Amino acid sequence: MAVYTHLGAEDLARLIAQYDVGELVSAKGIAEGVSNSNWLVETIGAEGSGARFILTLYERRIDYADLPYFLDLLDHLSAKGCPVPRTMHDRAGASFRMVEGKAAALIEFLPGVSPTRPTAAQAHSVGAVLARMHLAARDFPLSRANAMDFAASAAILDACGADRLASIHPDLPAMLAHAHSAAAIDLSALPASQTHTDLFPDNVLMRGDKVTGLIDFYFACTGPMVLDLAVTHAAWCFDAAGQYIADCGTALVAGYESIRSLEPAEVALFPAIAKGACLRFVASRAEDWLETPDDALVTRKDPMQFVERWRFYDEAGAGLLA
Ligand SMILES: Nc1ncnc2c1ncn2[C@@H]1O[C@H](COP(=O)(O)OP(=O)(O)OP(=O)(O)O)[C@@H](O)[C@H]1O
Ligand SMILES: N[C@@H](CCO)C(=O)O
Repeated sequence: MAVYTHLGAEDLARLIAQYDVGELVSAKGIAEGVSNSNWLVETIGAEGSGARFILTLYERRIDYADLPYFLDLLDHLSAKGCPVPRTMHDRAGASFRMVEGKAAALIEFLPGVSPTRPTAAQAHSVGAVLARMHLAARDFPLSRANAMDFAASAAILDACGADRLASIHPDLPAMLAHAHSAAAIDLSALPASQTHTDLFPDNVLMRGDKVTGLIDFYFACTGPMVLDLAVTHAAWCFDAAGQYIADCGTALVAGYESIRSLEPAEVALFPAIAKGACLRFVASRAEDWLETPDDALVTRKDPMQFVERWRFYDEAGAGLLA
């Protein structure tokens, strides 16, 4: 379920008429995603050519003051040839409009499907596209702080509290101290750019081994590029049983370094940053777990999955990128 707001046919047609994208033909609610309401919109131009778009109504967790950063970043990256969707601007030039009291954006539809069991070749392509994105974003004029940085993860876990964490799993409270250790890592000297920070396979569209789209930039922020690589590594390189897939990990980093070489400081800090990245998902998943009622329609994501990945990086240490 990811259509929280009902928009009638007339509302949709009125909205689409504000853009120079032709006439509304159909709008179908998209089931995937949990944060926002999304529709696949089809239009037809005066000359009979069809076009497809994603209409997103921002429902929660997004501060509207951040929308210019997210949407302008898509346009910046797309203009530089990165596979990200462009934002359609309305006839007045605005990248988002208010509908039913909520912000709405019309975004280019990109082809492709998200891999469920990524291969090494796909991981290589994603690594290369991530590095291209980092280089293309370095002259982006806006910036945004990471609201889910390591200090925020520690604060979220603190707010959950050891007892409630233990109610999810007895091994979770031990992660509190590790989150505070991660928060103490100094990332300030690492090379920075605009980063995605949530590049899970479900946020990448692919055709075979080719990346056709990076989507869902709503955690994007200014920060260390190696953190983005570490998040992607933790999200892509483990199988359903939690086993590390070494050839995916090697391919992801090799793909990244085919475009941008990691600096020695980034290599040295990679295992510690990967552990911090795991704790970011432990924290958000634990918080969601405690806040989501047992009978909710939304499937809760298991924080322990990222505790197990944290343990992998802890054991692998410096050997991982050697
Ligand atoms: N630009 C796009 N082109 C094609 N399909 C897209 C595009 N953007 C989103 N989608 C489709 O819509 C689905 C939901 O999008 P998205 O993941 O951004 O939703 P969300 O509710 O914001 O996400 P989440 O719950 O992951 O935070 C995606 O899984 C994908 O199938
Ligand atoms: N991709 C995240 C959800 C968004 O933060 C997760 O799998 O926990």
